[in-house]
Amino acid sequence: MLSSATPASKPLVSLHNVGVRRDARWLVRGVDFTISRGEIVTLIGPNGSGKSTSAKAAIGVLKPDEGRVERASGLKVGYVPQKLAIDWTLPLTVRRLMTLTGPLPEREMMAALEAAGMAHMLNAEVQHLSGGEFQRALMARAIARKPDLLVLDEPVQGVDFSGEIALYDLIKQIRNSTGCGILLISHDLHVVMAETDTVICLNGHVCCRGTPETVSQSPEYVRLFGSRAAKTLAVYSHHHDHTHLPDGRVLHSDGSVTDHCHPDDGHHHDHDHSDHDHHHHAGERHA
Ligand SMILES: Nc1ncnc2c1ncn2[C@@H]1O[C@H](COP(=O)(O)OP(=O)(O)OP(=O)(O)O)[C@@H](O)[C@H]1O
Repeated sequence: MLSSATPASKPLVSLHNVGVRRDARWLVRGVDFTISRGEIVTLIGPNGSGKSTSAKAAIGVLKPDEGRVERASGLKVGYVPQKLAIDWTLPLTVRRLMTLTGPLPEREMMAALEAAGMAHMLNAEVQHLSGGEFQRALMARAIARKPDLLVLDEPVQGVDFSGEIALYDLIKQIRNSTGCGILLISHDLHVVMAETDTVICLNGHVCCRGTPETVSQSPEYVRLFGSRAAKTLAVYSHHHDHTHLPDGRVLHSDGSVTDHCHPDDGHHHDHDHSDHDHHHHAGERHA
């Protein structure tokens, strides 16, 4: 944990105009965002839009080729990746999963499993866990070391709708009880955790950003999914003024086509998302 001398207002992580380039291609460019203590930031965007790349740059797993990343000194990060390199042919218990990459006092391990609702599955085989249980085990593993920043790459992947709500409840609980910052990567373009403070929509760059609308304002959503869901999930409605073509070029709303798209080129805007239509063209999923 960071010392209490760390000013609460200072971001845990800030990205300034970050670009990552591989094989002569910019995977992401012009990425700017900050995460502060107690804040939940959600990255959304189509497949391949650079969500994981931006998250990895934020936590220092990946070095940016341009721009800069500032991290609070002594920052402890808990990272739950999208994929885990586990040899599934070998038996592995939840207990062993918790200590795979380093020792952990029994008491802290049990406290983390309890917080994640997984204490009763200590001796279960990881291979036999359901999607939701597996995510909880990974989350327990991440929170056991008391991170200042928790990064969750698609935490509800492969989890059914009620499991998704339960996991978001758990994430909220973790944030409320520890005050850590949370960076979430969402698998859904339009529905985000209601507690999200800032949604960042990526498409190789930051397309737009804002707060999610509170679903309590949307009776249709409440009717559709029930009030329990509405408390946990929010619709992030937004508008893009350009489309990324399959060949990488960019079609703008005025009909012009350019090779590149960069936040400085005058085709992007920040707005409050309150009254815009959805205009997604790639990798779109609807709630
Ligand atoms: N090490 C690498 N070398 C070359 N290309 C890479 C590398 N890592 C990622 N990419 C490419 O960068 C792009 C962005 O990948 P990234 O995983 O950040 O996207 P994402 O938004 O998280 O996608 P998804 O929703 O599919 O998980 C993709 O086109 C991917 O193929």
